[in-house]
Amino acid sequence: MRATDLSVHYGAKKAITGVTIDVLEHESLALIGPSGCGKSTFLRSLNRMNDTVEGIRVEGTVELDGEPIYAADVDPVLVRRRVGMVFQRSTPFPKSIFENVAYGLRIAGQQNARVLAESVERALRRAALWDEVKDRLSDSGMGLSGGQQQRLCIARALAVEPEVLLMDEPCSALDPIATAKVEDLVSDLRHSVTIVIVTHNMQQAARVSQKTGFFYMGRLVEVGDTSTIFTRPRHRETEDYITGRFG
Ligand SMILES: Nc1ncnc2c1ncn2[C@@H]1O[C@H](COP(=O)(O)OP(=O)(O)OP(=O)(O)O)[C@@H](O)[C@H]1O
Repeated sequence: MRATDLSVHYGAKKAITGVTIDVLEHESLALIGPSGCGKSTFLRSLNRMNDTVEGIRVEGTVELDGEPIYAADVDPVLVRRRVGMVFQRSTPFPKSIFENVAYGLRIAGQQNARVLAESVERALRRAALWDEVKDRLSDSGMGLSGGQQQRLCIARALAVEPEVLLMDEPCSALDPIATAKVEDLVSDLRHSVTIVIVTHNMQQAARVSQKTGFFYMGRLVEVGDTSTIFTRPRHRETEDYITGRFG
């Protein structure tokens, strides 16, 4: 994906300004920065999740495989199928584990029981949850632990085979063991799906990403190889942030 000179306003308030960044296939990009600097706004601009916010204005372009996703003739529902999203709090539906994962496929019109069963198994395997739930697929998704629920939401996002997966602080409500499982998962998944992950946790960014972008006051200050950003940042603000001087 590529964002070029992207700015987002909420009414009169400018949340991000002139963000230009490339997200490369098979790489995880971590977005870090202090609270309110625009990370989530930028993330939600990558799959038009912001469209429903009243008074929002998006300027600049976002391309997916070279196609502008904000073009007038583009259906945002199809964009969201290609660019999936996982949120801070896991949000399983009050349905069975199976139906939670099958949901997006059914919405897309898939009715074939065998195809659904294969797709659900594949998504649960990719989300490293299959072995824990394979014997209780018809139980409610709400009965899983917090970490399992988050992996269920990841499976649900993966079931429609998105090209990109956006993750907005996916571990912030999880304990350290559940967090480690999701981090391992992100590290594995990037080989098959491009990942953009917002995190407050710099160790997490260092563990799961190949590239890191630092946002500050609505601007992308710098983006580069994760190891470089954390050891030799080019900008003073980045250095101050990663060394804990603010944020
Ligand atoms: N729906 C909205 N309406 C109005 N202003 C908003 C809305 N969402 C975010 N903002 C504002 O836009 C700015 C950027 O917010 P955003 O949530 O993108 O930052 P963030 O870096 O993700 O913060 P955090 O790490 O705390 O989640 C903030 O000043 C915020 O108050």
